[in-house]
Amino acid sequence: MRMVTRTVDLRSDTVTKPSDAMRAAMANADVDDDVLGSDPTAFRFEAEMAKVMGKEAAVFVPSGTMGNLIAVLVHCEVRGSEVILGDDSHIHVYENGGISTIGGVHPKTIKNNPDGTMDIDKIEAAIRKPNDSLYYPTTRLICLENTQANCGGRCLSVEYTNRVGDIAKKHGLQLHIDGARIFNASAALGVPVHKLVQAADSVSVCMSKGLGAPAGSVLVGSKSFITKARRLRKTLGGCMRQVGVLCAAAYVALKENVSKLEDDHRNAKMISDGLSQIEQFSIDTDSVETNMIFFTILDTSVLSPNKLCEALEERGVLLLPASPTSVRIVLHYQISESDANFALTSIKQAVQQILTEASHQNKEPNGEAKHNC
Ligand SMILES: Cc1ncc(COP(=O)(O)O)c(C=O)c1O
Ligand SMILES: C[C@@H](O)[C@H](N)C(=O)O
Repeated sequence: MRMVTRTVDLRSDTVTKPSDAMRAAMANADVDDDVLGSDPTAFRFEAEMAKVMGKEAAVFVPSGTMGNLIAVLVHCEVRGSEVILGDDSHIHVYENGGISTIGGVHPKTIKNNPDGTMDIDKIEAAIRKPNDSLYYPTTRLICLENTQANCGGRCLSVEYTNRVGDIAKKHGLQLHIDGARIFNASAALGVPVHKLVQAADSVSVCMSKGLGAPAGSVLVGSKSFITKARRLRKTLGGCMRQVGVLCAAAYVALKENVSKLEDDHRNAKMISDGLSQIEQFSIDTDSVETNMIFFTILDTSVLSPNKLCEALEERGVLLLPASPTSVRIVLHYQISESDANFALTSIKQAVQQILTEASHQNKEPNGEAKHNC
């Protein structure tokens, strides 16, 4: 068993620890009961986020999952509603089916393309109207995800988003964006976040991912939307009393970490270029646009995602399998360039270790190749 003297955690951008500045802000936050009235720090942070995102109002929520759930439930408040969303979207795959189990909303999935988009003609063809057959639910919402995590942190362009927004308007639908990593998309595309989400009626923004806050997300939208969202947040148990403690950290994250996202993207590119040199892996380096990398282990290899992740954990590098044949790497601002280089070197060493062990297992004690009779 190796002595681990250094840990590089690439499991997700949700693993960051609060910075000293965040901890100081939390300790000194001006707080009050946000249920009985308004926590002053939450009030200030929500106003700032609404301004940054170009929307009328904002509400702080405990998680991105709750932000998405509230958005869908507000937009689809009529029974028999249907939402069009990606078959590989976080809302559909990783949120326990909450829109259905809690909100009674029916999901209509459209296949996510490798670039994170859904074909616009397929979106339009999937829309079901109130006067359609009695058999059908009624479409009331389209959900996009930017960046699209399971497609590799791919960015949706402002042009694509606006085209989907036009379709929504044409058919009297609302548009929600799961913007867990919208700031990553903004940094990668060089487009201000308010422009990226201009067509959206609501956006859920994670402060706890690449921006590095310890917890929380922000839902932004119109004043009437946020009024309904606040009430649903209470219904779901998401109201928090002196929530300014969390908003203070999120405020520091907003002010200090947006500019660091490009470093994460650069580190991701560097690692993906290095992985492309490893013959047991298959990776599309052009698809690495932000802080996420997915690579496939060739089925001809003796390697497996679990074996590789276990060997790397012994070296202090933490990754997560993404599927039975692929592995995911996520960069964040607490991974330095040196950490990224250490991780890449460790991956190469772990691959070599597994290959060497496999070849020894296939050899007789005298070094002759074993014959599987
Ligand atoms: C794209 C995306 N949306 C939403 C979420 C949910 O955020 P949370 O973990 O805060 O519930 C995540 C990850 O957690 C995510 O990757
Ligand atoms: C798994 C998912 O919920 C989380 N947002 C992540 O990307 O790590």
